[in-house]
Amino acid sequence: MSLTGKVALVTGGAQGIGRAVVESLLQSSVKVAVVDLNQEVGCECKVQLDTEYGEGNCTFIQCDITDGDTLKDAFQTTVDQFGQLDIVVNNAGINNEKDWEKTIQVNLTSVIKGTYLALDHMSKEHGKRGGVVINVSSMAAFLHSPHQPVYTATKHGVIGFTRAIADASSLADYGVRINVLCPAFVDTPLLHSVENEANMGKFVKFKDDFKHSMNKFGVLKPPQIAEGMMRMIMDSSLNGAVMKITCSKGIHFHTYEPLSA
Ligand SMILES: NC(=O)C1=CN([C@@H]2O[C@H](COP(=O)(O)OP(=O)(O)OC[C@H]3O[C@@H](n4cnc5c(N)ncnc54)[C@H](O)[C@@H]3O)[C@@H](O)[C@H]2O)C=CC1
Ligand SMILES: CCCCCC(=O)/C=C/[C@H]1[C@H](O)CC(=O)[C@@H]1CCCCCCC(=O)O
Repeated sequence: MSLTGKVALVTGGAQGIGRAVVESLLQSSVKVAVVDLNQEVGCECKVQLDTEYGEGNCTFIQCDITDGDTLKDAFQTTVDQFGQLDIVVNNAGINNEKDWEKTIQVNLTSVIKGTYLALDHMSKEHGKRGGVVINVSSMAAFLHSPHQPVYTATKHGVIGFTRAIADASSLADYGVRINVLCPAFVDTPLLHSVENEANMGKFVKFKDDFKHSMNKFGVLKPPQIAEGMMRMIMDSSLNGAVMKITCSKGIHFHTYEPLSA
């Protein structure tokens, strides 16, 4: 897939993994809508990106992705501003075992909504030209964690949903590839949330185990995740693929038994 002239929307794009992905897309001459809850960080990010990549190549849209109408408006604003939509990265996520229902809303429900909105704007079923969606899960979906039961459940859910809708896209010829990316630990503000009772609730007592796990497995940097993301976006053979990124094995793919149904 050539990226020249394409338009992307990245949720949670103002910092961390999303920000690194936004920068990689801009480096490939993609126009990018940065969709994020955090107004202050989003505005700072926009100023820095304009300075680095030139004005008119990105926009910041303040949006709580758990509000369905606001998320729908963010997609429409992107299309109104840049004329089309080709790439959607459902990346925004939180780690909150205390408010675990919010964690489900952000990490799973909003990823589903973001995927369906992407299909509304890109599927051949709606007379559009096709495109690609990448949903962000986690290695927590494979190595379940006693510190994060609900976070872990949401990341399993993202993989199951993505693989199923990818098959639907293929069967019904939507022209949209839908893939999922599973990083191990990454050095972002989210990682520090494991220290906070406000995030972890009663599981905060396991924070030393969590740190031990980080020391054992290592911590990746956001540009390493952006590299995997760009591969998934550009490789037109990938649909329903589950990419893992770890310190020990780098970028690689999970393999499954062939479909039995
Ligand atoms: N950092 C890590 O170790 C890993 C992170 N991940 C996943 O990667 C994704 C990105 O995480 P990080 O960059 O680490 O986190 P981060 O906390 O650094 O960045 C997340 C961004 O999402 C935004 N966001 C949060 N809730 C939102 C909402 N309701 N509406 C709109 N924006 C919202 C935040 O404002 C923030 O800018 C998440 O889905 C996370 O679960 C997966 C594996 C490891
Ligand atoms: C606060 C959010 C942190 C999010 C990081 C994340 O998604 C964590 C996943 C870990 C889970 O809590 C239990 C784990 O073991 C996951 C990380 C595993 C990394 C494995 C690397 C294996 C390898 O190098 O082969």
